Amino acid sequence: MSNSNKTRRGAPAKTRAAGTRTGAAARARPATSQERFHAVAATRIQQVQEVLGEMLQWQYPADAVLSRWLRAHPKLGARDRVELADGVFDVLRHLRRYRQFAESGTGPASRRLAILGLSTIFEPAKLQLALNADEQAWLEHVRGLDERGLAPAVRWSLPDWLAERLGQLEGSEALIQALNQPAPLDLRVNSLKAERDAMLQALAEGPAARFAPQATPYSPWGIRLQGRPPVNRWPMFERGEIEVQDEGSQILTALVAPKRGEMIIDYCAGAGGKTLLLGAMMRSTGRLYAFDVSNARLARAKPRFARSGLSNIVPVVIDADNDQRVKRLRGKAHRVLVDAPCSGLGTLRRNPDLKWRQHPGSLDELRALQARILRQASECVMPGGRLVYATCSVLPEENQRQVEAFLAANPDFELLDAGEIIKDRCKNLTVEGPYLSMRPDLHGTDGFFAAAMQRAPAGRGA
Ligand SMILES: C[S@@+](CC[C@H](N)C(=O)[O-])C[C@H]1O[C@@H](n2cnc3c(N)ncnc32)[C@H](O)[C@@H]1O
Repeated sequence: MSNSNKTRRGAPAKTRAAGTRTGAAARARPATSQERFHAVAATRIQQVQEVLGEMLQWQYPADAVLSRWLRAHPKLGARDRVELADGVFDVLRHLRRYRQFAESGTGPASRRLAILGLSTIFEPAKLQLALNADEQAWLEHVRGLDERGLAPAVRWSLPDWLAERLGQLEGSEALIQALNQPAPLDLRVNSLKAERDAMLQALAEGPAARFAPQATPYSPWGIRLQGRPPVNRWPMFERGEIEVQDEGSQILTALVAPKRGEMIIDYCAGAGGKTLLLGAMMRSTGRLYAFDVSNARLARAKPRFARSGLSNIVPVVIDADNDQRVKRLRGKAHRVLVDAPCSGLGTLRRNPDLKWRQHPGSLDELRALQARILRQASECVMPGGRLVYATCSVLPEENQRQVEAFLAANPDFELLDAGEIIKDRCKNLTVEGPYLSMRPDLHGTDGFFAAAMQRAPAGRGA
């Protein structure tokens, strides 16, 4: 139940009056907990319905819609925000299935979607207080349905094209189920400023203890938290000692394995998540170029760079084609990371809207862009240097197929064994085959792919 009086005060009059007492009687004695919960649940249903109304237009990413909505409602308490976010994201995760369930019943289907989303958060008896008799009967009916009778794409809540592609992957059922779960939050300890064990202890002994901090199983820098901790308000975050980064992302960055004093290019640096780890692995020595075509994304990276204490990062906004600074670095970089723009389907736990916002056409465009960026970035790698291609997708056409096509067209590059490169750093991780492939069902991380390639040393070009 919400603990925000402000929200309750802000609840629509209809909601407040829907309890058992009104007017002078209500002022005479404090509301019972039942009445309070009724008001909170009724308000929350309306809020989820309202936010979904914007999200389901698919014009903007769901997290952007939610942030904007929350900024416009500054009086909501922390717990209200969490309930609202959990409710709308649950609907996005299970949208196709919920839409099928919402076909029955009376009144607006969007209200029934909101009820289904919140039914995973509120206790049934409490949620029921805010439902009319028809809705109660409908929810009871839905709860009794045998989901095994649903078509796989409906049961998995995926669009047909994606159900077909994911369904072809090994262990697809487990993968899809894992992608449909909410994710924990992974932190990376900035080894330039702190040590993981000490940070774990500090978290476990402070207010963060309620988020059950644990060391991540594979990454030596990772800490996993449960729930939705407000990490960006914590002092250790403000001091640059921790950053938010999924363990899978940490591990793929480790594949670059930069050394002190080298010249490294993070070719698609975006908001700098991987740049920060690369810089820390270089102990702030050498030169680390953070390239991106998006000024806005690099601008978001800059405060993170400042907090981190790294002094070796050079952020550069590049042109998508024929960039002069890129040309000047041809054949000069020891290592280049291409964290390519991708469908993001490996991050469905956090971004469930992506399965509804992507489509086969957008995937074709992304594949062409990935191939182009990989070719351009590869030109910066020095003879004997390393190129790492990575995505947060689980689809082979964005991953293995891209690498195979690149290697076929560029015989001066050869594939390295990812497992060999990271076995010392990620001791518990077994990587089978030359590629790194992280999955939520197998590793508890988001879905990531990475391939490490080496350019032939000088004089041995193909
Ligand atoms: C997957 S995101 C990068 C995420 C980032 N590496 C991180 O860890 O936070 C891909 C990035 O590629 C950038 N991008 C798109 N086209 C590009 C191009 N032609 N050259 C370089 N970067 C590009 C996008 O702006 C986006 O920031």
